[in-house]
Amino acid sequence: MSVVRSALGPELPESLGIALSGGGDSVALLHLLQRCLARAPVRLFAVTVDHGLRPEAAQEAEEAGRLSETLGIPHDILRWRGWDGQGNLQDRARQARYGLMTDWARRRGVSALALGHTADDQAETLLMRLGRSAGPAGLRGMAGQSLRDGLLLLRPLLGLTRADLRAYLRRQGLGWAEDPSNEDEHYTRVRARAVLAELAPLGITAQSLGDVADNMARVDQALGWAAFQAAGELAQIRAGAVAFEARGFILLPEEIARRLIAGAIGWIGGAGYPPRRAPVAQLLADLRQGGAGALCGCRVMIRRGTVWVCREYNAVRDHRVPATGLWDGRWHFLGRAPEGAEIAALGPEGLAQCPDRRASGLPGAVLEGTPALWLRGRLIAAPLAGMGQSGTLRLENGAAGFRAGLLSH
Ligand SMILES: Nc1ncnc2c1ncn2[C@@H]1O[C@H](COP(=O)(O)OP(=O)(O)OP(=O)(O)O)[C@@H](O)[C@H]1O
Repeated sequence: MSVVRSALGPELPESLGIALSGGGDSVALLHLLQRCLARAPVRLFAVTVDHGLRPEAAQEAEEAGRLSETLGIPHDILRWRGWDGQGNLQDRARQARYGLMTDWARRRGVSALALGHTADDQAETLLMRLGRSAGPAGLRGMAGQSLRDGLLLLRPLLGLTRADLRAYLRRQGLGWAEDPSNEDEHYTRVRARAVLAELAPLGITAQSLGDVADNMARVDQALGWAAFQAAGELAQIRAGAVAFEARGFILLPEEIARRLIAGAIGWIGGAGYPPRRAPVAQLLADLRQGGAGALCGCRVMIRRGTVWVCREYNAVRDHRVPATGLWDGRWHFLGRAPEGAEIAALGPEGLAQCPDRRASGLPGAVLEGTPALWLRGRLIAAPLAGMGQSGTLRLENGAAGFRAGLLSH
């Protein structure tokens, strides 16, 4: 029990949600949390998502509810009926589950949600990621604590194996539901489980892979910190683009340079997750030979002693919003705009109408992907290119946002 309590950290939330699938791991989680928080000022709430994918699912959700209520923990069932046969079922069900549970947490006033992932889940995750040639960020595995859409996710069982939990449940005389998909060899996770059992003679176990994940988490955090420091020394935010001083940038260790480029692309493109490792490494290799490239709607290039990562004009060419709107998810126009004016990319056509643009010191390729004010197809202001007096452009989440995104959590 002390493993579970210490995994929750020193500060407990006032209200804690428990994601209860009805399977052995989360039933043990419910029971363990109820016992170790019995005297703590924490209100517990449990939730089960019925995906409607198996005939027994509704009944299992009801049973999970009964168990929860015998322990005095209020329980809700959320139903998902969104499966339309498109895409990967496991993935779609998982996304839907997190979405439903996040909305539920908001309604219930729950700020943290405990999940029943175990040391075995962590080990299987690592094995699967080895198959995808992961680096330290992938091999750090699932975090004990992470934020997702404003909800704190806690995984207090990562230090315990499935076998530990089954033994605990038997000692307590508790029953649980077995999900038949846990035996279905179609799923990579199920195959990873079988392979893990075979690796034991080499000393590769849930425990050793869990230690690897912890080591990698520390490495990843240190690399994130180094990238954060390097950005402080070499990066400037200019017209919403990231400009790195090229001489210093070229001398950086490759992994730090890769993180800076990936971080800049993630920040400018607003995807919410970083681009994949291999294409960024390729881009970097091209850059080192004086080349340029584009990835995830961003351009990367060297111009007169500066490495630029900026919005690619083609990615925003057709994007337009009213002058009062948010352009490209991050730009506001501040000032007077005539009725019917719109924000759209400056583009080559607009740039040709900005005679003073050289004073900005910004390359044309950077300016083309920046916002400007248009009225019925006519350029009326391009503040970043020194054209027009009617207002300024404000970037949401400026330099601090870019640098903070480089730190690994
Ligand atoms: N239907 C569900 N209702 C509520 N919680 C669930 C449900 N399914 C899974 N969970 C929660 O998620 C934990 C992990 O479950 P599982 O390993 O099946 O997830 P997964 O499909 O691998 O996805 P992920 O690991 O990304 O959450 C469970 O222990 C439980 O806390």
